[in-house]
Amino acid sequence: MDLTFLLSVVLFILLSPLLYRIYTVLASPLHHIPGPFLARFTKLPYFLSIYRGQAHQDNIALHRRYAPPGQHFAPIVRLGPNLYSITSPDKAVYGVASKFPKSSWYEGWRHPNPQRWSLFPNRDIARHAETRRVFSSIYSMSSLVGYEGYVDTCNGIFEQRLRERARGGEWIDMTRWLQCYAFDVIGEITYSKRFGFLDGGEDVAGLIKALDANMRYSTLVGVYSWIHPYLYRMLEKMPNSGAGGRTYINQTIQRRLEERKAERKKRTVEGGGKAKLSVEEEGAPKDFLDRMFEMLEDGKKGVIPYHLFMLCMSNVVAGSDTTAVSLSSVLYHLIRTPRALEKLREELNAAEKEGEINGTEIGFNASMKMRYLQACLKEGLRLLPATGLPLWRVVPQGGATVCGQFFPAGEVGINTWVAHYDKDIWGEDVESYRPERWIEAEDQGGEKIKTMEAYYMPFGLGSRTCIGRHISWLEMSKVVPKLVRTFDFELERPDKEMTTQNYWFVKPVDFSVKVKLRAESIV
Ligand code: HEM
Repeated sequence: MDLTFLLSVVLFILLSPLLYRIYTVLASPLHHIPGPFLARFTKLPYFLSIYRGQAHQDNIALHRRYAPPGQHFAPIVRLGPNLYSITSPDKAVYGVASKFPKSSWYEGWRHPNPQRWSLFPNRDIARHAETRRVFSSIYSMSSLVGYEGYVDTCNGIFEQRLRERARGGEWIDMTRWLQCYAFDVIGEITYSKRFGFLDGGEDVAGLIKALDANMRYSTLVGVYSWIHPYLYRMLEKMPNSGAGGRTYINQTIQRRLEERKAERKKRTVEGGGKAKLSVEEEGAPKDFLDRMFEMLEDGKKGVIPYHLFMLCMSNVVAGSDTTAVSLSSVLYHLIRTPRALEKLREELNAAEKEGEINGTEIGFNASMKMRYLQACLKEGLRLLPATGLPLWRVVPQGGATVCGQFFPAGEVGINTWVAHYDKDIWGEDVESYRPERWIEAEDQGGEKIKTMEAYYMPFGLGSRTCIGRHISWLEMSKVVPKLVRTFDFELERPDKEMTTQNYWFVKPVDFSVKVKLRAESIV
């Protein structure tokens, strides 16, 4: 056989995967969707953007770069061969009856053992709905009344620690303190026991470090999720790795759970076999685990022991950093916007005159009635939403129309940062902290507020919306008034925008302040 012919055949065979890739790109009915050239062939640019911790900013920049003339954002951009970032929270994708399951990116968030599933990364629509239905009551607004005392306990300790820092006059990392606060509140609500972070503002036993490592691992490995089961098994015994971090968190949660089981058993013995009544008889409030134990012992609700571990774990992993990030944003923006801070203090002073606030303590019900406070919180979570990647969902079999475009297959997702920075929705002052925008739109009524609410998604959307959102709102509504009434804050770098790093949770990295006691708080 002619050597040239033979070489041509070998070359063709070697190059055929690439040629096939080029063919599929050109023949794709979605080839007109804009995006970086490389993203047509590989997810690598997306992976690198996540790796750099700036995927939220990159995502916004792409929608701006490919915007059609006269528009601020391109409605759809490509982040990978089958990954499409959208700007509109389409009901088909995110509505309560959505048929779009979560994508394989979420695999990185679960243990490779299928028995050890959890709510957040659950990709099975039916199983997720069933589990969520069983437990929604313990996260509901009506359960919050029972959790308020736990928040008060931590608020008192937090205030004390900040008073000490005010006396010392040093610069403190406010995000770290808010993290300590949020972890301890979740510990109190879940097990009636703080983790102890607020004792000295330190990462007791390295739990935050382990969680950070796990966040980074899960966020990145999810992009190439097929590798996760192999990589996880290799890394899980290495203490400083992301998988090792997860193992460590699992063990900490398990230990806490065992302690509580032993306590409950003791109470049952002391109460002559009536554990269910013992907590209430002693007049103590019911924490999250008490409620879970009752459901387990009830036997009728399909609750199994694994559920207790799974939800305790979810509370700590999903409920601490997210609240800390959100609190950081609210406080940072209030400090940078003295007019808003002043207005908030005026509202709080007025509430005190009406007897709604006792010193610096504010009841949750009263706080929910304060329009300006609520607007300050909402605006803080708009400008710095705690999660910073598209909420990826898989186009169901047979394809579907999303944002006016038919997708035969692939994955679509909206990034909360993209939704919150769309000038067409929020106006030219999209980047300003302006709590008034919420009050004005509410008073105006009609389409404006409906559109704002539809695009406001710090807690996600539809059936997969955050189950713990009321708990975090309880914390924020109570601690923000306390902080701004007790302290003044000075930013270390007032002329510099706060920077953030995004490994799914978008964390501020340089929120350094000095706290000072306000004149009326010096006691
Ligand atoms: C300000 C604080 C919080 C923010 C910004 C936040 C944000 C979110 C977001 C965006 C999602 C949906 C993610 C997706 O669709 O992929 C979510 C889900 C979830 N969050 Fe939160 N969260 C917060 C607080 C909490 C708290 C306090 C808890 C628990 C006590 C919690 C537990 C969960 C769980 C278990 C899920 C999964 C729900 C499901 O798939 O059914 N979160 N959160």
